[in-house]
Amino acid sequence: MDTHDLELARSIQRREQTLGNSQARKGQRPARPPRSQVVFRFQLTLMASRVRALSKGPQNFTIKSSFVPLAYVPCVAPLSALKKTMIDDLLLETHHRGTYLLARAVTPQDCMTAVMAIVEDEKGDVLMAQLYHQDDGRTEDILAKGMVLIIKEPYFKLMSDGGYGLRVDHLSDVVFLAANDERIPGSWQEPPRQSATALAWKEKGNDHVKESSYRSAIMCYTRALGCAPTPEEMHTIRLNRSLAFLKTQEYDAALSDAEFAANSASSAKKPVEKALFRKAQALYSLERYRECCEVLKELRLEYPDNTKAKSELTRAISRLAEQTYGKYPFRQMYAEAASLQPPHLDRATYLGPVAVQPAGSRGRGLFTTRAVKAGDLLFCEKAFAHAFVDKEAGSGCDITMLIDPESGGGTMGSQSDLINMTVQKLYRNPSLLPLITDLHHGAYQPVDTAAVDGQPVVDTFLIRRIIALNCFGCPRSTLASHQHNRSPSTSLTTTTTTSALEKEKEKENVFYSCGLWPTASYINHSCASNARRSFVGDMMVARATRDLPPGAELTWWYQLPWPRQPAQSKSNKLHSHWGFACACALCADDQATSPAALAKRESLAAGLRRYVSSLGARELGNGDAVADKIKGVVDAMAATYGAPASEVPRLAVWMAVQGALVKVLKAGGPGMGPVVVRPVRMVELLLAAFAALGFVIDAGAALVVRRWGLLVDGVVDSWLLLRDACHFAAPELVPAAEGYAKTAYRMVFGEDETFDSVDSPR
Ligand SMILES: C[S@@+](CC[C@H](N)C(=O)[O-])C[C@H]1O[C@@H](n2cnc3c(N)ncnc32)[C@H](O)[C@@H]1O
Repeated sequence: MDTHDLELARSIQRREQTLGNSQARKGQRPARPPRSQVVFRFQLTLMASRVRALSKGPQNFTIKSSFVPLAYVPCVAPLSALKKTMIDDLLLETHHRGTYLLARAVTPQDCMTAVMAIVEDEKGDVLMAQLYHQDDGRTEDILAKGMVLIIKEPYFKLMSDGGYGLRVDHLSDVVFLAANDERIPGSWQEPPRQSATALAWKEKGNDHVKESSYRSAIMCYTRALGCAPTPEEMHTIRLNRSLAFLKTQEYDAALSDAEFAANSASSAKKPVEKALFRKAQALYSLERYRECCEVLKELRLEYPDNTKAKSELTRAISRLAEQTYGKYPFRQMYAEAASLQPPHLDRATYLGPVAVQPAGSRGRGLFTTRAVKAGDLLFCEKAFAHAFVDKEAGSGCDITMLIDPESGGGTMGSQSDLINMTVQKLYRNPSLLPLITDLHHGAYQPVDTAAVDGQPVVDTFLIRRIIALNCFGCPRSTLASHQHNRSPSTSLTTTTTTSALEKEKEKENVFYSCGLWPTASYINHSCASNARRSFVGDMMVARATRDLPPGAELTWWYQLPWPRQPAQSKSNKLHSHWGFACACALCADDQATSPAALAKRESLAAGLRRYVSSLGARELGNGDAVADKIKGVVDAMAATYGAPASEVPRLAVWMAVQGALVKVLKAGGPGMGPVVVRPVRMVELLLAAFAALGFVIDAGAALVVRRWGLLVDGVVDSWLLLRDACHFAAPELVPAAEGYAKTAYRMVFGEDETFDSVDSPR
């Protein structure tokens, strides 16, 4: 812990104490400081945060921390059913159900983990309002000075700095009012517009578009539509509003406006060109590529000179092909992932032979719909949301920390950003809600209202829970992270086999990047997994790691199966975080194995490690003795298992043999020329290592994998080593070994286009 950490920890502790007292004050009506003092203090804080932002160099970062309140549900009552309340009536630590507060911002906004401003009510009383999960990446302010808003069922609470304020966690609990909205009291109204006609509002909307103030533009266009426009005006207003909706990424609404404009074009005597183009853009963004292609084809037919439509059609056809056939240009995707910031690829999701089905006590699971072969593509999914932190750039970025006193934990970094992104995307595109809200959310009880007052209801606490249980940590690309992890002076083989499993751990550090992939979220955990995931940017590639029949449940690792952790242990993350005890063959076998057998296994492995470390030049000169020793340990360790390795993979044996082979190879020199262990013995040991993982391999006149075993990273290198040993020991087996190396590579990295660039261990 450095000084920075200590300061942070102390500040968290102080705030925790403040909040700890909050429940004792529930229901109190606090004495509020005078308005001038509240406003002045806020302005000082605002100035301080602006100075901080200006002085921030590339080498430092800001930790934005915030306490998550106890989960509460969003308001599901229509505004018409709520009664107006005033700041003076608010009670501490209370959700004022059945009421709303009309307020106006009297300061500019400050953006930390929330968008904050001081707001007043009609009596002039003031309070701080904190709006969480708003999109602060917009070009325009969310809560600019003078803006009027309605806060539904206001939650008045003690803030961690000891002050009081209104906290809004659900986007649908706040309604921003357009200027001249009739709900704005007369004293707050702007001077009446000279001509509050549809045309005037439309023009004001157009002005906002020119300034890239799309949210304001949408408000104006919506006002225009309420001013009895002519059919022609209506067409234009909705066409223009569809553009603004595209810019704010509200694609459902953009599509609806563009469709209206397209359908009304002929009666409004207007060309349909722009409407069709915007409709296609909305469909593309909603990943509805087939419909997008249809619209663009229609557009091309009527307007053959529209070159933009031509290029957009080419792009949409490429997405449709990816979506339909699951063929991807992986090399190109690596280049895109390396250069794009964030690495969000313009690629489509392919869902292969998989379907969600009931999985007994595991809830739902993902199952194969037909037989698949080891290495086959199951799906290649684009993230619904992806929060990327550039691990290499490392500094200069802000880190959000959400502390959850309820669970004693919290979320840090990109996972907090992922919550915001997901909430935002769903709020803007309610057609996507079921895709996410159907995901596993443990015991959390969501509201069953999907929309109120024409706005979607997105329960932030539900999304938080869904992300906690379903998000995946990810590198910029699995291949790049693998290459980054290995030392440039050594071959792929020597580094990855040393600690293949440990290296994998580093790749999915949720502190950095993470994402939500809805289909992948249905895959349950098993230590004896039969599928693997890899990443290229925000695309997740899932492949089968063994031959599977139709109707097989797909499983992969939520946590690495090594080192073994007792399935029933409360400290096992599967238990503490996901709420289950793994009942796979490995876990069942662990439980069935006596402590004496486990101790024997460990002492044999430790003995082998000591032996290999102590090898000197003289011993290395007698490769057969070394091979005999390794083989002897394998056999002795095997005797501690009750079930065959094809039923219960023997990870301890695999780790021991791989570790020993790597050390011996290193001792033998960089290549296999001065090989310590004769190739024929090498083949024997590698086959024993494969067998420990549960592989069933025929190695006689031909090399045939009858059954694939547990697919850990090091398997790729073992196949490459086997291939190279076969060069000397059994050249006729080389092509088959190379083929299996390539299949294993495809499982680990998601593709085999780059297989040829792998360093040979020879
Ligand atoms: C990411 S979700 C997986 C899909 C989930 N089964 C569903 O019905 O949506 C994770 C949750 O699935 C369940 N789960 C996953 N693997 C399991 C296993 N091996 N045994 C029991 N439950 C499991 C746990 O409830 C876990 O919190």
